[in-house]
Amino acid sequence: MPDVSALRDRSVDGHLSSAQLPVVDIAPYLDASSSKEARNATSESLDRACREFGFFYVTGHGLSPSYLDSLLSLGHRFFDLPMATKESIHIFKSQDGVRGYQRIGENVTYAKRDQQEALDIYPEPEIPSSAQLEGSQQWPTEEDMPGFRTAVLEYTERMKVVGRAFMRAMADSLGHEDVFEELQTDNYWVLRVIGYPPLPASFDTDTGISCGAHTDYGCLTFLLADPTPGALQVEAKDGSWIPADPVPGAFVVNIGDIIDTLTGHQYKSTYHRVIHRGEKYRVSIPFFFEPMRDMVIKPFAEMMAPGVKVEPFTYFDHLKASSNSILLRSMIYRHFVANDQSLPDKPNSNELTNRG
Ligand SMILES: O=C(O)CCC(=O)C(=O)O
Ligand SMILES: [Fe+2]
Repeated sequence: MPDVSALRDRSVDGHLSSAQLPVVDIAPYLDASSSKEARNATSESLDRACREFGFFYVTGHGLSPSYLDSLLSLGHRFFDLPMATKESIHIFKSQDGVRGYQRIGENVTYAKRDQQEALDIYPEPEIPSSAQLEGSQQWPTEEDMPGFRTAVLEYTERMKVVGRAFMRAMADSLGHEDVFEELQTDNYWVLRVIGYPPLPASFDTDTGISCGAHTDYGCLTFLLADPTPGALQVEAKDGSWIPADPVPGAFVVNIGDIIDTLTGHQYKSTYHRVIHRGEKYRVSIPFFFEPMRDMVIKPFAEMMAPGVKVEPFTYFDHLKASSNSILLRSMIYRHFVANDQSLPDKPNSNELTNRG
C-alpha cells in the first residue's frame, strides 16, 4: 500500500501551464474504407498524445454538435428539478448504493468534499440485487424528464462505438491484438451527469474544489462539457496545470487506470481536477468506456519497468470493495459520504497507479 500521508494534495497547488492538449482525429478508425496511411497517422498521433499527456481532444467521432448540445441541455434540465425530486432518487436509496443523485459535497475526493452535484448511471444486470454494482438503476420519472432515459442509453451505445475505434487504434501502435479485441467486447460503462455551481470568490479551496484531483478508473473517459474556460485542468509532466478548455464539437478524452496499468504507465492516466469559478452553472457529462466486468487485466510484460510486477486482477476488482482482491482495491465504494456524516481522516488512495 502506498503511504498516503506522504502524497501531495494536487487539488490546491500548482501554477497554470501555457501548453495545449493535442488533437486526435479518430475518423479513419470509424470509416471501413479509410486508407492504411490515414489510420497510421491517427494511431501515431494517439500514441504520442497518450505518452506525453494522457489527455487529448478528439474530432472525427461522428456525433454532431447539436446532438451533443441536446445532451448537455438535458443535464441542465435535471439539475433544475426541485431538490425533493432529485433526492427521491438519491444514491443511498439505490439497491447497491451507487446509482442515482448525490447532493453537493457528497462526492469525496482526497478526503475533501467536491463542490458538485451529480447523477450516476451504470448498466443494469439482468437480475438486479443488493450486491456491489448489481443494483437496478434509479432514473428520474418520464414525467419529470421526458425522453431522458432513452437519450442516455442511446448515447452510451454511440459512445461504445467510438471507444472501440480507439482500442483498434491502440492495437495498431502497441500490438496485443487479442487484448484490444477483448477490450472491444461486452464493454462496461459508467455515465455521470455532473452539475457545478460556480465557486464563490470567497470559497476556501483548502476545504475542497469543484472536483478534486484524481485519475479515472477504466480505459478511456470521453468528456462532454459546457464551454467554461479554466474549469478542467490537467496535470502536465512538470507538475503545472494545463487548462483543458472545451473545443466546440470535440470531446476531451483521457486515459484511465486500466490502460495505464496495461502499458506499464507508458500511456498515462493523468491527474485532473475542476476549479469552476465562472459565472454560469456548469454541466459536464463524462462517459467512462470500460472493459468487460470480469476481464483479467495483465500488464504487457515488455512495457513494464524492470523489476516491476503487477498481479493480474479484474476490472471489477478495481471498482469494488472486494476483500478478496489482491490489493483491497476499491474505487467506488469509498467515494460517497453523506453531508451529515464525518469525512475519513485519510485521503483515498489509488493502489493501482500508486500515486494516491
Ligand atoms: O467535469 C469535468 O470536467 C471532469 C469530471 C471528471 O474528471 C470525472 O468525473 O472523472
Ligand atoms: Fe475524471
